[in-house]
Amino acid sequence: MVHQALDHGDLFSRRCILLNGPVIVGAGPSGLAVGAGLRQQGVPFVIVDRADCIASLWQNKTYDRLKLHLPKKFCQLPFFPFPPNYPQYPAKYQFIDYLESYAKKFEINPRFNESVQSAKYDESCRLWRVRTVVDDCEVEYICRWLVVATGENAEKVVPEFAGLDEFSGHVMHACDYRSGEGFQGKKVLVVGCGNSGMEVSLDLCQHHAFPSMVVRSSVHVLPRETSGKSTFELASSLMKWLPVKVVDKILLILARCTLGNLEKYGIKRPLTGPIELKNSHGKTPVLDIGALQKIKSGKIKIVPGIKKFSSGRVELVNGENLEIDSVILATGYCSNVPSWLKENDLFSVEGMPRTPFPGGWKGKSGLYAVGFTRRGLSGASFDAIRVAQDIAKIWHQETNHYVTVSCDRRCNRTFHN
Ligand SMILES: Cc1cc2nc3c(=O)[nH]c(=O)nc-3n(C[C@H](O)[C@H](O)[C@H](O)COP(=O)(O)OP(=O)(O)OC[C@H]3O[C@@H](n4cnc5c(N)ncnc54)[C@H](O)[C@@H]3O)c2cc1C
Ligand SMILES: NC(=O)C1=CN([C@@H]2O[C@H](COP(=O)(O)OP(=O)(O)OC[C@H]3O[C@@H](n4cnc5c(N)ncnc54)[C@H](OP(=O)(O)O)[C@@H]3O)[C@@H](O)[C@H]2O)C=CC1
Ligand SMILES: O=C(O)C(=O)Cc1c[nH]c2ccccc12
Repeated sequence: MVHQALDHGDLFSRRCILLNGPVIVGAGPSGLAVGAGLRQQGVPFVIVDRADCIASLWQNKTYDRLKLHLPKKFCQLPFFPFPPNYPQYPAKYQFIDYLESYAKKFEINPRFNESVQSAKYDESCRLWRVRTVVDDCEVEYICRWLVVATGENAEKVVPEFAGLDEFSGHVMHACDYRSGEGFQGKKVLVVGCGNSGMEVSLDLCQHHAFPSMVVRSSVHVLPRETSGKSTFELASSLMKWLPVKVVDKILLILARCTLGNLEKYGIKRPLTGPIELKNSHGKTPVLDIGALQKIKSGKIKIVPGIKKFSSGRVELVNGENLEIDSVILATGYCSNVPSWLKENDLFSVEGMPRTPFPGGWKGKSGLYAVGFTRRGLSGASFDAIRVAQDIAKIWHQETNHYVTVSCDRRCNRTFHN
């Protein structure tokens, strides 16, 4: 049940909404999965998203050729499998279609274009105050539970580079790259060699551009599959029986046998193994879908770190100068939680849970985190099931005693002092 009061007196109207259920921030896969769990258990909720659609990371910030790089069984959300005719690695549009059906099936209707500005626990009334802005209107939700589902990839990382202001060509982040169309014949510097850098470079090759990819430190490259079997699936099976260090050793032997020694192409491996590094630092190994072959054939040139840019060129740390037309920053993403959540118990200053997986999903005072496990969509589903169950349990215990209070400007003042 929702009680709300509208104030038309100010330049910006202000609404105060008291909820008999949680606010979920973010309508990506994590927020939708929590919504589904709550819907099944009859708990009312509100989902807000700053974007104008569900799964905005997938709809608005990814390139056309993107496919899920883990097999579909690791990427489906709880209670609703992918359609049986989906391929092993669904394309982005198929994943988006699936998420749209998911939202429809569980009657999830997020409030779009509504960005959360701040969320703070009010000790005096023991409720969360979640402030959002939608159009010219400020809204304050007052609720018992707050679910953070804004993702590990909420904001693009744009590092500073000396001289980049003087660079005359086009500079974009990988989140704004759609395809290599328009880059034909161009010399493009791709900064970063994670999955984005690799796949953007591959796409540029396929559109007859000339990419150089910056590898400033090291990266694990694994085959996406060996003998028709997914490397990720193999790793997941082995993890049930063996310690992570042993699984990593097996993966590295496998990678060496199938891909060869990559050092001669300028690609060093980190000292820590691929799964251990993913779990501890969130650094995802590259699951190769063809970039490596282009690297081996010289179509993608590997270059070391950047020293500085100047008009039409880049100087690298080894002193080499490259003429370039464009720069694509495949430099990754980060959480935005610290910018709006006034809390420092569950989340670190980097906006990730302080407690490692499988902890980290539950904080104090009705605060929850979903989708910050560094384990992709399967980690998000794991969290979502727990969070929905936990909230539903308390909601059902307490809801009979819940006293709904009519909320207006007076209640605003009462809560604020
Ligand atoms: C290019 C790319 C490919 C990937 N491929 C895979 C894959 O194949 N398999 C896999 O398991 N994982 C993959 N991932 C990891 C990815 O994090 C998950 O797929 C998934 O999108 C995580 O879902 P989420 O809901 O936690 O976060 P997101 O999908 O990022 O959704 C978060 C939502 O929160 C909203 N939001 C953020 N801040 C605010 C705010 N202040 N107020 C209101 N709304 C806000 C955003 O608009 C967004 O819609 C990929 C990531 C990227 C970047
Ligand atoms: N098909 C799929 O499913 C895809 C999945 N993804 C996922 O999206 C997430 C984000 O991936 P991605 O966008 O590749 O980001 P990542 O964080 O994985 O990689 C960022 C890259 O940028 C480099 N970098 C950062 N700053 C600088 C700098 N100043 N100079 C030079 N290099 C720099 C990093 O190098 P260093 O390591 O030295 O810091 C690293 O190589 C990952 O989880 C990934 O798996 C992405 C694309 C496709
Ligand atoms: O693509 C991503 O960002 C993911 O998080 C998926 C993922 C989770 N665990 C992994 C281990 C190896 C490669 C990808 C992943």
